[in-house]
Amino acid sequence: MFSTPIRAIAFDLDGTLVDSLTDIAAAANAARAELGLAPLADSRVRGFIGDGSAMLMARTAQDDPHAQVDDSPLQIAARAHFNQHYARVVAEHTRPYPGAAEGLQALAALGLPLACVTNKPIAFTTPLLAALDLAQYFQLVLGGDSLAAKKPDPLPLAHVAQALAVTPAQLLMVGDSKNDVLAARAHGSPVLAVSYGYTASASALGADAVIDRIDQMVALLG
Ligand SMILES: O=C(O)COP(=O)(O)O
Ligand SMILES: [Mg+2]
Repeated sequence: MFSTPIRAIAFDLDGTLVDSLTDIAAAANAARAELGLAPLADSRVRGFIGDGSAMLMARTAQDDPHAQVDDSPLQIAARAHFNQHYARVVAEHTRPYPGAAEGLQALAALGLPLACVTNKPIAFTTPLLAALDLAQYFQLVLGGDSLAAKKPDPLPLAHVAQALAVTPAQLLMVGDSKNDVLAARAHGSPVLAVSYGYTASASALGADAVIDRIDQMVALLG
C-alpha cells in the first residue's frame, strides 16, 4: 500500500486512539453552565473537536462551528472554566477504542517507533495517556501547544520525523480529521484515517486508506 516502507508512526489522539467525547462534552457543558448557558448535545460538541481547546471553547461558548478564538470576556471565561473542569474529568469516561491499545502494543513490538501528535493541550494529554496506560508506547508526545504551530501545520510531523530520524515518506500519520490528513499531506507523509472518529465521513477525508481498528495496521505493516 505504501511506496516507501514505513519506519515510524504518528498517531492522533482524540477520535483515533481514545473515545474522549463524553469527558470533553461534560467539561464543555460545565463551562457553559458556569456562564449561565444551557448544555449542548454531545453530538453537537463532537463537531467542535479537533482544533485544540481554545477553538473548542470558542465554538462551544457561542454554539457556532464557525466561531473564531478571541480574547472577549466570554471566551476568556469559557477557556478558564473548561480547563478547570476538564483537568478533573480527563480520564473519567475516556477509554481506548477497541483494538487501539492492542494495536499500539503490536506495532511497538514490530520495532516501529511511535509518536502521539494531538491538538489537545499537553497538560491534558500527558495525564490522559498515563491514566489509560498508553504512555508506555510512545517515544514522543506532542500536544497542540508543544510547538509554535499545530495540525494542520506540518511542523509537529516535521519535529517527529527529525526526532525519530525518518524521512517524511517513512512516517505514517493515523488520524480521524481533516487536520490529520492536511498535516500529513503538507509534510509529504502517507496517512490512514479511522472510520469511527469525530469526522462525519472518514472516506471523504482523502486519506490513503480507511481502517476500522488500529490493530488492523499490524497486517498492513508487519
Ligand atoms: O483536542 C483537540 O482539539 C483534538 O485532538 P486530536 O488532535 O487528538 O484529535
Ligand atoms: Mg482527532
